[in-house]
Amino acid sequence: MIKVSVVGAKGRMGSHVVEAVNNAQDTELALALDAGDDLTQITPENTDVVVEFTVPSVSLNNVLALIGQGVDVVVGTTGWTDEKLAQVKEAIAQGPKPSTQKVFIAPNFAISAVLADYFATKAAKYFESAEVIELHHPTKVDAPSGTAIHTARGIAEARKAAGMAPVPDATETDGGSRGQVIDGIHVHAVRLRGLNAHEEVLFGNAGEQLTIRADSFDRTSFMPGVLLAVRKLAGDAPTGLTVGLDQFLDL
Ligand SMILES: NC(=O)C1=CN([C@@H]2O[C@H](COP(=O)(O)OP(=O)(O)OC[C@H]3O[C@@H](n4cnc5c(N)ncnc54)[C@H](O)[C@@H]3O)[C@@H](O)[C@H]2O)C=CC1
Ligand SMILES: O=C(O)C1=N[C@H](C(=O)O)C[C@H](O)C1
Repeated sequence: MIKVSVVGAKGRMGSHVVEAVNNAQDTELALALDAGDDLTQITPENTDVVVEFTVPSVSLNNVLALIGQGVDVVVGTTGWTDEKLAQVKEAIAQGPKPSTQKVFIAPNFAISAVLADYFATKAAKYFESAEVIELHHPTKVDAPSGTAIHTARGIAEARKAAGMAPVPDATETDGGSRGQVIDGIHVHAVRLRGLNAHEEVLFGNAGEQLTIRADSFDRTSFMPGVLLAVRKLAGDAPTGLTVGLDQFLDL
């Protein structure tokens, strides 16, 4: 049995993870902690893998603390910048088990979103224009979504590798309507009661459009991906920091 502790266990995602861990045949719940609880309760003796779903403002500190305690971590919380990822790598190098430590961070655990992201990177070099629209529940604290940032960066990288010019855009005045620009790609965020987690990637050429859309209607959609990551970390996942569920899929 893989012993799993959950940090952020009372949250929307954390509570689903607790249920998924309790229901899977090969995992058992060790500790379920939330804000105010002492993370030092989590040790390599009681926990094989920690799953962390909290808030962007605290996740880095939690992950650094857990690395210091010598436990492997699956992170679903958003807000990861290159600087924060560098801090995680440094903490692994300076931590108690630099050669065996595993940390996995995924902006999205839903197969539909991971595939949409992947297909977008493949389509990117064939289209002059590209924009990303993400749509979420109005209780989400961050915008744009971690997934949309990841998608935009992937498209930008593919365009750069293909030597493409910037996306065409004659906008001269913008009061914010054109969204946030991430590596040259415009990203728009919608917050609407009734929605859960959705993303559309729009690609355009003269006379044609490709739309790639992923919809997570329910948080159960994230659980197979979370359990896959837990099993990979308890098994043959590479040591060090790995980012993105695509790394564990045969894409
Ligand atoms: N990677 C993925 O597939 C997904 C990622 N997310 C991300 O996961 C994060 C959490 O989302 P939700 O569960 O909807 O948020 P939420 O607000 O429902 O839950 C966050 C939980 O973290 C707890 N928390 C806050 N500070 C803490 C601390 N210092 N230590 C321990 N627990 C603490 C809160 O009390 C709360 O229970 C967000 O960043 C969200 O964007 C959400 C859905 C899917
Ligand atoms: O807060 C959410 O709900 C979600 N957050 C993640 C993100 O910001 O990309 C993943 C998914 O979109 C749901």
